[in-house]
Parts: sequence; structure tokens; C-alpha cells
Amino acid sequence: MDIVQIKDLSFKYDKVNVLENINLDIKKGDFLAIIGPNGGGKSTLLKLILDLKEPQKGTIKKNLSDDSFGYVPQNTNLNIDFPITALEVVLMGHIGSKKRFFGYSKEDISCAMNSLSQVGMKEFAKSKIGNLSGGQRQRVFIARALCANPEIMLLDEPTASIDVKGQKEVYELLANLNKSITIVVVSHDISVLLNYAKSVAHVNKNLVYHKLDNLNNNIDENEHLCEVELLSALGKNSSCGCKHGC
Ligand SMILES: Nc1ncnc2c1ncn2[C@@H]1O[C@H](COP(=O)(O)OP(=O)(O)OP(=O)(O)O)[C@@H](O)[C@H]1O
Repeated sequence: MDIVQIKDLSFKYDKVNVLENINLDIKKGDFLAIIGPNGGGKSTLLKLILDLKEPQKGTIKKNLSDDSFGYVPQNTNLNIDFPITALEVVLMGHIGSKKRFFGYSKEDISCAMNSLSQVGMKEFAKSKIGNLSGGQRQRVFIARALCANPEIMLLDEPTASIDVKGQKEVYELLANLNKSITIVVVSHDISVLLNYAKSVAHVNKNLVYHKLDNLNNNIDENEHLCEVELLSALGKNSSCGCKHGC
């Protein structure tokens, strides 16, 4: 079943076209990697899917209820020096609370602890967010998105500034969540991500979609794999926008 159907979507900021005639169906259970060069339109596409922006042309149809999206934004806008605990960060994402202005209910706290447990961070519930490693902090942000009990989770650059070991841990976690949640990840760290993704969408104003079962898998995550190499492995050509200038 397609849980998101994007048809002939175009979007521009001012007069500059950022996305042009995008067609994409996201299947229930998919683990979709959205890759592409800087400024290619990946974050804009996520925001359109999340209704944070409106398409100027084309349609996005969703076979989901509105509150079943989990979103882990690129910039969490959280000052990590702020003395807030992992549990409090997760509670901030709790949309089920009926006691918003009077603190959180026991149910909210138990749901947040459950989310922390799902991401392997229960014992860090009382740790200050600034004292966690980058990978641990990202797990807490994933736990916050899990509080909405999402059917689909969208993550924008979840492994930026995390070392390869930490990246693998984040993707192992997402692969595990993918047993019940559809996962969409925007990332530049494609060598690690592509060992976990089931499909890939290359976005550079236009979108090219590939299923990944025909890619020779077990990519060595310590080796740099540029988008040209990836797309040529998939039988497509594209100019590389990667930072290595290949
Ligand atoms: N609010 C905005 N107003 C005007 N232009 C914008 C705005 N947001 C993004 N853009 C421009 O739209 C283009 C696409 O941006 P977007 O953030 O979607 O790309 P991206 O593929 O996610 O990039 P990156 O990989 O660098 O995060 C860029 O040229 C960017 O400068």
C-alpha cells in the first residue's frame, strides 16, 4: 500500500524552482533514503510531505491520519547547554498530553520512558542532554518522535556530525523500528545508510527513484561512495554534488 503519493509536484521559493515534476510513492514498510547534492531540494520535499509547506503545483496524498507522522528535523533548535534531561526532551514531543499547561501526566511519563526504552536510552532518562554523545542525543530525538506513535518517521540528516560507529548504531535502531514503521531518511552519509535502506530517491530539482535490491550490497561503510558511483551501480547517470568533488 502507498502511504504517501506524490504526483507532479513542483515548488519554488520566490521565482526559483527548487522541485520540478516530482513523482514518488512511498510504500508502507519502506526504508527510503533521500539523497542528493546540497541545495537539491531534499529538506523542502520533507517539509512538503509534512504539510509544513504547500505545493504550488501537483498533489501529495496521504493514507494516514495527520498525527501519525514522526519528524526528526535537521536542526533540532535545541541549545544543548540548556539544562534539560533526556526525559524532558522526549516529553516535549508528547502530543497526547491533556495536561499541557499543568505538567505531564503519569501516562505521558510512562509513554516517554517507553520511547526511551525503545531506543535503548532508558538508563539515560535523567542525564542532561548536553552530557550525551551525538549518537545518544539523536536517539533521544528519535524517542521524542516515537511519542506520537507514528506510522511513518521522517528524519533529516540524523547522522550529521556523528562518527561511523555512531551512524551504524542510529541506522541499526532505525532498521529495527522499520519492522513496524515506514522510515524516510534524508542524508549525505550514503555509504552507511545504503546498507540499511530498501530504496533510494535522488533529488536534485528532479527525482529519480530506485529500489535497492539490485545494488550490489554490503557497501563498505568506511569507504567513500559518491553519488556518481551509486547511480552508475544502479545503471543511471547523474552529476555528483558530493563534498569530495568526485
Ligand atoms: N525558506 C527559504 N527561502 C528561500 N530559499 C530557500 C528556503 N529554504 C531553502 N531555500 C533554497 O532552496 C534550495 C533547496 O533547499 P533545501 O534545504 O531543500 O535543499 P537540501 O537538498 O535539503 O540541501 P542540504 O543538503 O544542503 O541540506 C536551496 O537553494 C536553498 O537555498
